[in-house]
Amino acid sequence: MFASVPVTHHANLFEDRKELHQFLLACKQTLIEKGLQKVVSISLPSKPLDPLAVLDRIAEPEKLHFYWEKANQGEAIAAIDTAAKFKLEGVDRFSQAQKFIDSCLANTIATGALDLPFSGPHFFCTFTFFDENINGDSPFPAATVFLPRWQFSCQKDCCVIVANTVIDSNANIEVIAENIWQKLHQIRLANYRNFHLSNYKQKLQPQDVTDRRNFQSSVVSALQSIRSKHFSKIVLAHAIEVNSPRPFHRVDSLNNLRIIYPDCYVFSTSNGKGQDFIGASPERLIRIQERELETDALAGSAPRGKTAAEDAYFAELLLRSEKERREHRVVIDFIVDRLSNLGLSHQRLPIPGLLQLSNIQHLWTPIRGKITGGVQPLQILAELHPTPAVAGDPRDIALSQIRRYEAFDRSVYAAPLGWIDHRGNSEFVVGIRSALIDSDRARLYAGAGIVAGSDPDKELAEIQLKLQALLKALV
Ligand SMILES: C=C(O[C@@H]1C=C(C(=O)O)C=C[C@H]1O)C(=O)O
Repeated sequence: MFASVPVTHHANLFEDRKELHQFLLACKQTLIEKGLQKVVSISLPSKPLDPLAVLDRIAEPEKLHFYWEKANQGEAIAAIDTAAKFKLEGVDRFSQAQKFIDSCLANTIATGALDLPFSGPHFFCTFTFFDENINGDSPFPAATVFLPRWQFSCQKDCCVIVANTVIDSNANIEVIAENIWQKLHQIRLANYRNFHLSNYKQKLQPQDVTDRRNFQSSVVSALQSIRSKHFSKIVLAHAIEVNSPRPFHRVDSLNNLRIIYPDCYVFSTSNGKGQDFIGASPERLIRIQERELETDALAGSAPRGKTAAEDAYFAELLLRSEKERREHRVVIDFIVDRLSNLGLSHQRLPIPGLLQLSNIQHLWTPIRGKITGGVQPLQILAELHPTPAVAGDPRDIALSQIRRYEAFDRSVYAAPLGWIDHRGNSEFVVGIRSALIDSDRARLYAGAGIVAGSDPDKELAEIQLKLQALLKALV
């Protein structure tokens, strides 16, 4: 499936300065002979480290980073600075991004401990919701893919450092080897921080980006279109903004998110211009591990109860609700249909289960399949995004109506973000329960699925609940 990456074995490259230097020199020599440019990717096991602490110490605002953590699986990755990057505006972005990854891998020499979790070259990807930024006001391009200069990961107790560097016949190996060495030294001194849950002393005062009555009247208007069979489902979003007396602290906010939502994917991605998109998403778009594909239908929501009895009551109502089940069903049918388009077979349980988060619960149907016929991760993403969990049905009509109803740009909200490795393993989530942070300003987004039977007040209440998820973690 993937262009095979040449692999060599060197155990001590991060332990022995001389060996690192010799290895890079040998790489350069082969390149001079062949007149090429190559990425050299070195993976080695590390002492226990906290990737969030490393992000805190070494990420710089004007450089790209990507952070990813699933606390209940003991998994975290921090990707910092770029060895190679690709940005694209406009349509065709998924296939162009996949081409970039394939050609980069075809020019990569991978070495070191390549059999550990998260070892070897990984590409980190951030897409916007729409493939075209019509108003030109999105802080992120339609597609950003990068191979980081540094990658720090842990899966349970197994921690790995990956250093990626570009070498060509003009490369100054002395300087490259010295830089890698210095950075490793810096990280060894700063791989841990005593984090604690922090909260905002002053209560943040959110402002609606657009009047919330607009949201309710959009729901009423959408319900009319649903009645006249123009479409059957649309997901409408609302955004709020908060100003803080001091710049928001990205890493402390992420630490809060990983503590409060251990069963969500906590993420942060930067645009390299000082703006970050952070969140704690419950919605997995794809996971591919050794050609096994998992995707989730997640739609239909209810609050959590304050007592066990109230919680069970809300769960029961959600599971039995014909309207919520219909809203959920649209997502399943869409995903199944799209997987079939790619020739991928699938399995799923006949009735939805529940995904219970700390403040909200959702109807949830995991769908599994097998990757066959050379289908690549971004091909699957191109088929699936956006699902009716964040757009609607039929998709094209829902998308044009979202543009009409929502007076703000979704940018990266509700769009795919995740990673792809050199073996074709991959994981992407949908960027919901999220906020765009720009120094002391944060814009938070949340949406709700509208189908026949939706009540504008209840949909607004659901959105407020979803917005709270992030608001309470921001510091
Ligand atoms: C669109 C969002 O969430 C989506 C909408 C849901 C719903 O309407 O029930 C549930 C989960 C998500 O698929 C969001 O959180 O912003």
